[in-house]
Amino acid sequence: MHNFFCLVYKMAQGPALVCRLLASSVSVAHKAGKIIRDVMQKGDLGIIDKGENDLQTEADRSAQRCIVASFKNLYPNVNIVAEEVDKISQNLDVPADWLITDLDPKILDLECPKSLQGVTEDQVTIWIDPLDGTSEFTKGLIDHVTILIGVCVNDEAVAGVIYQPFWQNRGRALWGLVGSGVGGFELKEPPQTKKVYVTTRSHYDKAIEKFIDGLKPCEIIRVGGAGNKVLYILEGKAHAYVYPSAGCKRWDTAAPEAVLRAAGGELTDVYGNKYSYSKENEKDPLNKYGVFATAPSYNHTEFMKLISDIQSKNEKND
Ligand SMILES: Nc1ncnc2c1ncn2[C@@H]1O[C@H](COP(=O)(O)O)[C@@H](OP(=O)(O)O)[C@H]1O
Ligand SMILES: [Mg+2]
Ligand SMILES: [Mg+2]
Ligand SMILES: [Mg+2]
Repeated sequence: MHNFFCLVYKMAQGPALVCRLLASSVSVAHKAGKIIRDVMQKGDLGIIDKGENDLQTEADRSAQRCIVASFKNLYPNVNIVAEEVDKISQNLDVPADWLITDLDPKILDLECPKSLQGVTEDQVTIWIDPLDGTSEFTKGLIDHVTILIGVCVNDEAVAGVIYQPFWQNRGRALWGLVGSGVGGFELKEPPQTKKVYVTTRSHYDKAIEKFIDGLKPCEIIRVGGAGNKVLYILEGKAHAYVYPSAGCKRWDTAAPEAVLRAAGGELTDVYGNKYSYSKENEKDPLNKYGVFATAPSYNHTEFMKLISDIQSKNEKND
């Protein structure tokens, strides 16, 4: 009887906030993906270098405006942190059809894990990377590009969407909800016969090369984007994502971490510690101690021990 009243109460309340946020993320990502494809098709990318090897394009700016305006409209009390901080990207006066109010029905149907059912807007921070893999985007390597929307509760990344705008020319959303599962793609295990590591394409240097060589992989794949590299793990093309350098920010890892963790994998810094995704990190969003992510079947603790041994060896030799 008690369960019956719980069910009636839940139905009266509607889907939990975290599920609504994930459903919005999927719907908004579809629109932002269309905006990115349109910019590419027009061909005028409007490239700006924000620093050193840190590009931004019209697609980054417009996709962010669409995503942030849509979330602010539907969830006014949720904290939102997005990568682009210039005036144009922050202009939320967007065309009416950029304000997405749809909620993906498949996600709304999910059973929200018990621990997330009572979450309120003030506990949530959404970390947004409107276009991950900008360097590759400007070079026409469009398969590397993703849109990342990570839903975080207090410190933790609990749900996320990795959206590939150029997948089969129409785009697809890969999502995860920790404690519930993943969807939008087929989760695959990496090969058992050889170790494959995936790392940066555009921020590679001698120190990273030396570090990865120390891991003695059978194969190193260099591709753009944090979202794309986590997809390599999720689709069984790599055992781990290794980035032993500062450079990625919380918006690069929030969504990938949530999707990977929902699948049973792990993403941490070089010491095996989780990054915090609370809104306080907006002031200093840098993932200072690198990014290390592992496939569900690859023991993260053991991998981090291997990493620690390599670091000690490198320090001794320096
Ligand atoms: N040294 C660095 N300087 C600036 N950004 C860096 C960086 N290293 C990683 N990043 C950011 O982390 C993301 C993944 O990088 P990479 O492809 O090199 O692995 C990219 O996100 P954006 O494309 O959204 O800017 C990139 O800008
Ligand atoms: Mg960028
Ligand atoms: Mg990025
Ligand atoms: Mg970006």
